[in-house]
Amino acid sequence: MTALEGTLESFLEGEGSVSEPLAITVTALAFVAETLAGVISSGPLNGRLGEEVGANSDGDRQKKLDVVADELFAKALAPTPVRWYASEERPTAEILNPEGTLALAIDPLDGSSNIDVNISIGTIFSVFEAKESGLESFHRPGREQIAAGYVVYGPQTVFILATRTRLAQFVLDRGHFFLVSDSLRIPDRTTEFAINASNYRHWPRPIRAFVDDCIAGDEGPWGENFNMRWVASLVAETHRILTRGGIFLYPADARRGYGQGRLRLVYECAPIAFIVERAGGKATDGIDRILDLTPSELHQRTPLVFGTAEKVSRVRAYHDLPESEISPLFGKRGLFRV
Ligand SMILES: O=P(O)(O)OC[C@H]1O[C@](O)(COP(=O)(O)O)[C@@H](O)[C@@H]1O
Ligand SMILES: [Mg+2]
Ligand SMILES: [Mg+2]
Repeated sequence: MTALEGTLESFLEGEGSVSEPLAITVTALAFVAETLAGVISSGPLNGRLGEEVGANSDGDRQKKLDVVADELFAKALAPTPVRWYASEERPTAEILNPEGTLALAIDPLDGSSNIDVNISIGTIFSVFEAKESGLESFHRPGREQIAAGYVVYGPQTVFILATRTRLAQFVLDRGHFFLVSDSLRIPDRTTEFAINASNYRHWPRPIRAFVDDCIAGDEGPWGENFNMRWVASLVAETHRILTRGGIFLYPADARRGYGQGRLRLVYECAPIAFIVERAGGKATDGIDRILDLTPSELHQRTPLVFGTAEKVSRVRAYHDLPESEISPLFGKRGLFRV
């Protein structure tokens, strides 16, 4: 046990921490997270969790665990103050508790391509005060969230909870989530980037130029060597960046259907941005702040760049460079050279 004492329950009860409706909701989310951690850890002993069982309204293939997780969350949240439930796995927002005061958007199972290969996967959630309709409740900028969080089902099951004033990390042990940190801060100086490099040829020029300069290391304009990671689970990348810094990019690209990248604004990018900003980092679509974007569709996608503030600002700077500076033939990034 670390010097920090207490469980998620005692954190939620702590004076002034979170409102009662939010505390009840987070307790239900944690209950399902614990159940899912058990299901996931027994892997094939629970049947083929990565088996394809259909497609969601957005055209993404659904795995068995995507559907199981969505159903467990919807069931556990039904008696809580959650009025509106919006899930990656459902076409529209649905009413759970008509008397409820909250609206919850969720990616029940993030990193689905990793289910069968025993690599970290997770859950991402976002909470707003409910409005009259599902549409009004979720079609609003992410800066209006009252809480957000994620779970990583990995070597440790980790629960991250961000409220307007706090950011806390809990680890599951013997049926309880124990507080292990309440001062997470993304390190300011880091040299690790994460991007799916197989899409290099499809990226816009500013993104290619940024990655070229990371790879050029101490021979490039920034004069610093970089390391690279790609887990293909947004939760795991977020947790690594929260712990040791770095930058994550899922840009728009030229493949069909990727004109706004791959990740969804409401239940992936906005909650991750809320958490990242709470930890002193930045999250943008490459140019603009994620938390200022207003979705016009529940399953809307957006490019996502987040992590150490200075590196995220650097990506923005590449978008402002003149064409001659980012040209693959002539660009020397003379404006940046140290
Ligand atoms: O396979 P790609 O294109 O690298 O995409 C990986 C990304 O897709 C995701 O798996 C999308 O999330 P879902 O698994 O919830 O659909 C992210 O977790 C991850 O960052
Ligand atoms: Mg996801
Ligand atoms: Mg998912």
